[in-house]
Amino acid sequence: MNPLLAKEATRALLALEDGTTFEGLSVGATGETFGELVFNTSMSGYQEVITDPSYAGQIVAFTYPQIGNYGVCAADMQSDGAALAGVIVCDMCHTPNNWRSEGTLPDFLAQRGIVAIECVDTRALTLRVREAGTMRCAISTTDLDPASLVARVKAAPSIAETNWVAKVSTPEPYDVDAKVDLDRPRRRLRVTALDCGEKRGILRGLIGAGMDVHVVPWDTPAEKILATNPDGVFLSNGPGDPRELPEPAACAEQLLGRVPVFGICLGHQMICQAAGAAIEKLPYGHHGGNQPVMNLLSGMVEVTAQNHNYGLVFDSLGELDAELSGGTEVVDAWHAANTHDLRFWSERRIAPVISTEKFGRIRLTHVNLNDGTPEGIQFLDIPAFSVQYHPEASPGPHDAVYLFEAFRRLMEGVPDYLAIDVREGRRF
Ligand SMILES: NC(=O)CC[C@H](N)C(=O)O
Repeated sequence: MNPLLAKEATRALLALEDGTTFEGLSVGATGETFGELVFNTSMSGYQEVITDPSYAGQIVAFTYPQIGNYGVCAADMQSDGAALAGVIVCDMCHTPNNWRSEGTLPDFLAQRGIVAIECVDTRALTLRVREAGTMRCAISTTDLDPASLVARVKAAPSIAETNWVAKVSTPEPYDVDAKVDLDRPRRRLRVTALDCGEKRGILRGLIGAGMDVHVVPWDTPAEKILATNPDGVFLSNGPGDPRELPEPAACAEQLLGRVPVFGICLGHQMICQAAGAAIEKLPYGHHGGNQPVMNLLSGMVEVTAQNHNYGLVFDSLGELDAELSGGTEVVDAWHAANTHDLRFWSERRIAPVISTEKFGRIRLTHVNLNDGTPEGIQFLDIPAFSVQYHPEASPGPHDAVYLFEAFRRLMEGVPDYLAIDVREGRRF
């Protein structure tokens, strides 16, 4: 038996869809919870992860072995509460020590009704998910019978069956004013943001780049958004299966070409679908603050924060345009090689382009170097671009924060708006 389980605490059981179970101790609310299991590799920033609305419907296992050691504080919230379904950790710290700490993570979880389990071998758990892929799971403090809990996990609904975006979006529009930098006075731009579960870090990124943001609910029609007369529209991150969200995708389709558009994560997936692209479910997604992304325009690598289970199938937009993609040799290499192999990207510098009927030419601008999946696109004939990862970090490195400045430049009509050196971007 795990010696840690000798501690005086409520027992909990974690059960996976594939029949694996882990015994542990309760470190949040008692009761039980069902959700989609994902693992997050961030070494710090657990509170930002736990309060990120994009995790609604998911149970997050932290791979970093000790969680909770610097406590929780109001300033780190990414939303009002915690929308995720549950938390799994190896070792939960009950006695945090940090000058910013205002409370402990177990109390925070218990107060918000989040069921959580500790003493789990999160390394074994993560290896399981990497082999078997994302799956449903449950944490229970009431049903400690492995066979029974596994059977109930198997009968639980999949994440795609619920509209999680509708649960986390703002019910009413609201405004956030631009942050004015007295050392760098410049025109304030007006952005309308479609809130599919927007993180506060993103709002901070937008207002920090001098934008007044008018936030509207996820199902606001495009015409209503355009009636707010914005300089640009932002499409936010959000939870759930993007293929089950026709409303925001239709909204994106109507906005593209009529106003400058920028999208992050779910917003990016909406823009891709609006352009006619297929979205696929990744084996176990990308969740963490240490994902390498190559900027195909500059050749620089950004270390980024990511949180997604789905991604763009770039080829599904159409045939590569040989002339714009660097010649037939490059296109042949693209078809012959495995673009999921890091070597493909390190051996050549290309940013392939596909011509689409609806919105003209679309260029692939960013790719994840862990698995070669496409993570950023730029429309060459209309003012729009989007990324699958998180320039706002929250938590994570700030390499990609230049993308908020790029959005500003797009709205200002700068032709090479995306051509910002990552190092220069750090100054914003
Ligand atoms: N952070 C996000 O916006 C996530 C988008 C989507 N729910 C996914 O998992 O891919």
